[in-house]
Amino acid sequence: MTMLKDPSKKYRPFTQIQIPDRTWPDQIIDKAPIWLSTDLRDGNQSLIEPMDAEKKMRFFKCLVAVGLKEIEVGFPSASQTDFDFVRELIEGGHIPDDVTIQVLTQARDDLIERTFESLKGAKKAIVHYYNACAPSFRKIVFNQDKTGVKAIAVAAGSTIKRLADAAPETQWGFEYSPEVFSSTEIDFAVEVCNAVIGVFQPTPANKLILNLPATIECATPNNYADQIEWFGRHVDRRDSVLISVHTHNDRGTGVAASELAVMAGADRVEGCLFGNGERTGNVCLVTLALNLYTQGIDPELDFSDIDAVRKVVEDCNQIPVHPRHPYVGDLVHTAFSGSHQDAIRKGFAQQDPEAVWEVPYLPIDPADIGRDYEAVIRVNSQSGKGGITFLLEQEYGINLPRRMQIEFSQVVQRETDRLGLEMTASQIHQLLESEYLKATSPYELKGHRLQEENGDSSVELKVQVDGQEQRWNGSGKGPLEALVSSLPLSVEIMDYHEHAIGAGASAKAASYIEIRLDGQRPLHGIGIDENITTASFRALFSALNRAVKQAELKTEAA
Ligand SMILES: CC(=O)SCCNC(=O)CCNC(=O)[C@H](O)C(C)(C)COP(=O)(O)OP(=O)(O)OC[C@H]1O[C@@H](n2cnc3c(N)ncnc32)[C@H](O)[C@@H]1OP(=O)(O)O
Ligand SMILES: CC(C)C(=O)C(=O)O
Ligand SMILES: [Mg+2]
Repeated sequence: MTMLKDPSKKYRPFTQIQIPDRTWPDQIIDKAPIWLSTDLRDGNQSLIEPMDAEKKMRFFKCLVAVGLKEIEVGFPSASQTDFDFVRELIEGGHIPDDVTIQVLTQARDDLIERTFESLKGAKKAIVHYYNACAPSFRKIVFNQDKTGVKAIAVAAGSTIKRLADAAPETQWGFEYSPEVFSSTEIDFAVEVCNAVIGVFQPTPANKLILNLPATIECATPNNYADQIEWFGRHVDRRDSVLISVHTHNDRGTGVAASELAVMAGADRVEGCLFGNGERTGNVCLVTLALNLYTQGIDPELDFSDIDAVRKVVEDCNQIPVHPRHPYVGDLVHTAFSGSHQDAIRKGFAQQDPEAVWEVPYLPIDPADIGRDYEAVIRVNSQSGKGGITFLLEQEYGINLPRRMQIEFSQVVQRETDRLGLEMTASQIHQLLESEYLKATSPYELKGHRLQEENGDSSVELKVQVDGQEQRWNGSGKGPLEALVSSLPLSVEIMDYHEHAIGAGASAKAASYIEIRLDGQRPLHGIGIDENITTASFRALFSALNRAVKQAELKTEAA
């Protein structure tokens, strides 16, 4: 094979249709479309190992629980597994009255007959048939001209109509797909569909579904929307037809294509949960539904326990959901980066549970889809004080004062840089302990006696210094001043905060002190204790020991 000089010349651009008075860009989606899940058909046909009967049933029940009312359950003429599954659904009474099953067949009489056999006794069913209409498929697959390809659609439609008329105990619905619609000349697609309408004679009360697939996504989504709007304007008996869209994701814009198509007049959307399907997948129904939800529109599908749905889908498809998949991925509600964490923490603090959701960087409240807030903030070397503060608040009830947040975040930053790894809330807490709460050298406070009289305090401290116990005494206006006066070093208190951790009998006090030792850079200390005075004394010793260590390091470095 000789290589082209410019390999991109191997491909041709998509031909746009002319529709200068298009109206879809101004439309707003204000209600859910009719949804059809094709997980058990288009999804299933793309799996390395198609589902067995048990998996199909588990998936079917999950789809029913989510609220799908139309479910394509298989291609019964393709395999015994699919045929038997349809029989089991019908004979086992597994189809709720408000759910309609749909099955797919090629436009071939033998396959259509087998399809009808599989549906015997169904209360309701949609028979979906297809044949490709695009130029390359006419030439390559069918070796037929337009007339020939249209005749395939009409002949198969007639067979379907005849077999349905012969089984009036079932309430039939019909769906026709001009496969590869988006690559088909638009006037020819309409011509074929109008011929199919001629066969089924739909009415407003008994509509025909015309499903217009982007079988292989081939252009930007605005082109698909143009095609859908054009089709809706030119198809016969628009009031007796449901326009359905079925997008694949070859260019990565399946969701956008479906949404713009609904703006352009589509009534119905076919897709798969979490975007399984041929090649890059069918459009993801979960994303579409939750996109509506986050616009304040009821999607009429229930993803309030999204992880339970995901588990069923992953087990049945044997394909993991990507950690960045919209709404459901493991990482999609997680912020690692500092400025995001800061905004999220402030957002949570200000969010009123009854008000419109406004937490920055979180397009959905994770709780609405059954997620907790645990994973919302995770800390690594990209994180700042906001995230660290959030985790200590959420997990340990520790509210670091602002200047201390800045100081401690530098400690955490050094550690995450050193490790090159994420730090959990527990690891951050351990670091806080080792850096502040266990800063007991060279001066370890072993006990104190405090006396207070008319606003004057005097204190006697038992302090261990280099293994030797010493007694220090001091007095002043209040316990802290008394303590400072007892110290053998010159210490200035810059800032002080305290708060309770927990409530009731088990509540503790947390104290934070910022000191300056002998004119050095100020440093913080923390003390936690049942007794508020003890907590503040511990905080001062924590700060003092850290400051002494800092001074030693400075001297060594000099
Ligand atoms: C875009 C989509 O997802 S379409 C759905 C695709 N899904 C599947 O194919 C899964 C199930 N399919 C199968 O198991 C098999 O293809 C079967 C059982 C349906 C048919 O198998 P086979 O009879 O062996 O035929 P095969 O699959 O090779 O199809 C090729 C023949 O069908 C014809 N054909 C293909 N699609 C269609 C169609 N929609 N309508 C009519 N004829 C068609 C081809 O022109 C070809 O005919 P030829 O043999 O005269 O050249
Ligand atoms: C059978 C049709 C609807 C299909 O799956 C497609 O064209 O992608
Ligand atoms: Mg498909």
